Amino acid sequence: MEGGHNEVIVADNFFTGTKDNIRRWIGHPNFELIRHDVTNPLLVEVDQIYHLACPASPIFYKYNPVKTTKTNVLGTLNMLGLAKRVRARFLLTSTSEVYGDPLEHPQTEEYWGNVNPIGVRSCYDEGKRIAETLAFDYHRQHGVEIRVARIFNTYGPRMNIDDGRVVSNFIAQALRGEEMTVQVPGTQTRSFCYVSDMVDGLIRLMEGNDTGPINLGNPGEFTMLELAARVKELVVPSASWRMVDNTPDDPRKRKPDISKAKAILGWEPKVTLREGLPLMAADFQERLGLTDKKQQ
Ligand SMILES: O=c1ccn([C@@H]2O[C@H](COP(=O)(O)OP(=O)(O)O[C@H]3OC[C@@H](O)[C@H](O)[C@H]3O)[C@@H](O)[C@H]2O)c(=O)[nH]1
Repeated sequence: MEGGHNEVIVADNFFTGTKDNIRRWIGHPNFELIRHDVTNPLLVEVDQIYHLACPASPIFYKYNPVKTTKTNVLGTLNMLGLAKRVRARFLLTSTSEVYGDPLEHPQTEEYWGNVNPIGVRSCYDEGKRIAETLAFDYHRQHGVEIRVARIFNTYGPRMNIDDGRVVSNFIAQALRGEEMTVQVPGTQTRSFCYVSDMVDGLIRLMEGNDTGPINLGNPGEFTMLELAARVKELVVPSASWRMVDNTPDDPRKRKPDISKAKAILGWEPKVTLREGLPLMAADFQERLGLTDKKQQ
């Protein structure tokens, strides 16, 4: 298998993912797919666990917040229990959302965050915060080898077209000839990381010697109005946008300090937003069965 691993087992309940994304591996002798929900225990023999389970789009994680918390608490307990039992190395994909609506900018790993514990995003923010706590307690109490990544907004081909996050929304809307929905005020910022850079960062973290937490994100920072303008410029020149209501507790700015990732992992994102948007748009266009709007 790619990445030097002899065998890969994927466990997914397909709440937000789809079998189609892993179609090319189904039937490969070193690949196994299990339909499994991490809130239930899983017994397998493995050396490494990439614990990625949990819806990451605000729309999906707010859809069933109690289940989101269960996934982060019970799911992480189950995976850490497995790591302890079989002495596997455990990597948690935590999130920039642990910084909440940050009062420090850019965010370093030392910043403790500004999170609303009772808001509509708390199932995810606080869920990931307790997942980090569990990882570090299993490390201190039971000697489990852990790695914690704090992932910033990530996008790329094969993303669910109706994921609900901003990059996929804007590209899908522009391609469908709909107005892009810029949530007010539009001046809020995010830093968007291309998927292949993220995967590279996660593998380096897993294979390296540092527990983390380590920020993985692209430090290029954009307002949502700038993002809409980029999609118009690079994907569908005739596209337009309208301002719509926002949701509660939307963080006003976000940008990772990646000096730790650079120093410890030798990692730095390579793909700029200007390069990444057209790559994602090409994939969406194909999957939506649309002709190239630029040619029209
Ligand atoms: O249609 C939309 C959707 C979103 N937005 C705005 O775009 C910004 C980004 O929102 P997204 O829904 O993409 O997701 P967020 O960046 O808020 O959260 C994400 O951040 C870090 C990851 O760990 C998670 O995947 C996810 O929670 C927000 O300010 C939101 O108001 C729009 O303007 N229009």
